[in-house]
Amino acid sequence: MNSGNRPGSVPAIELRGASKVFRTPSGGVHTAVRDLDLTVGRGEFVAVVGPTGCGKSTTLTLVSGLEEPTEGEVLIDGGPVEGIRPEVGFVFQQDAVFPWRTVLSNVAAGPRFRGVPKAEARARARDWLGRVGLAAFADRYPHQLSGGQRKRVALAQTFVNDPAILLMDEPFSALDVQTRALMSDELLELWGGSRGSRPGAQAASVVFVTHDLEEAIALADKVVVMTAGPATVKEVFPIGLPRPRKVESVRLEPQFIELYREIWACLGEEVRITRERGAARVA
Ligand SMILES: Nc1ncnc2c1ncn2[C@@H]1O[C@H](COP(=O)(O)OP(=O)(O)OP(=O)(O)O)[C@@H](O)[C@H]1O
Repeated sequence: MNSGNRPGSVPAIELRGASKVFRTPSGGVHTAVRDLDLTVGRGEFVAVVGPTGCGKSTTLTLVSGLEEPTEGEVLIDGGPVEGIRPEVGFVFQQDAVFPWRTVLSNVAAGPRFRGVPKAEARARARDWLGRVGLAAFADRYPHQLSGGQRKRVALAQTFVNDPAILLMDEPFSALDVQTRALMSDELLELWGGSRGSRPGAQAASVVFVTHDLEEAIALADKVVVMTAGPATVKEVFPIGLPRPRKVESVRLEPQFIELYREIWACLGEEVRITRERGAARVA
């Protein structure tokens, strides 16, 4: 699946020495991300883990084009990111649905905004609703769905636009444990089949932010561990587990357990630093 970074090939996403400094309401400055180097190969699935508040979402915001780096470079396909690009898809923790529209209309909305004629947009939406197991729910409204079903709508809404790049910020964290495992499997299947109609078709290049190290290892080709804030890359762990994977069985494999132990040793230290800082602030 993953072509990684073949010599001479341009990575899908690259951050070079990227820093982001925010002005705070009290007139001070806050460095959320500092001197960050990160490469995502074409068709590669990268999971980013780090302590709470370290700057993971800010990193995604830089890649999305919603924010510009204060220093350094953020490149997509070798060119600087300037604003939001149509080939980038997002899935967040919160649902991004129009509550007054049916499920079908919600999924068709992306292609419609991109100028696809109505009949074709609806046909594509039906196809993706079928792939996420919601064909029978096309005429429902979002409030008539369960949390897991709404998340499937979010995936259909994203994949229907055939994204070359997929940015996911804790997309499954609001779900119960079992639904979460199911959704991870479904995501891997959709991603594997997401080659769409793009030229040189390949699976989407994914950056997946999560607090859950098991989820990160089960899904990704590589896991990036961030430091306590301001975020920079502490270490990158390649995940050589064979694909296709099923999250509930892969996590029982000895190789998985060894990776978990190794990555947790690296991440746990940053979590401890973050906790101690919090305690020092309270004291
Ligand atoms: N627009 C902003 N203005 C000022 N500070 C900000 C802004 N956005 C984020 N920050 C700060 O930057 C730091 C990093 O935030 P960010 O949301 O990127 O962390 P995170 O790692 O995604 O957190 P979590 O794991 O809790 O979701 C935090 O201290 C946050 O308060």
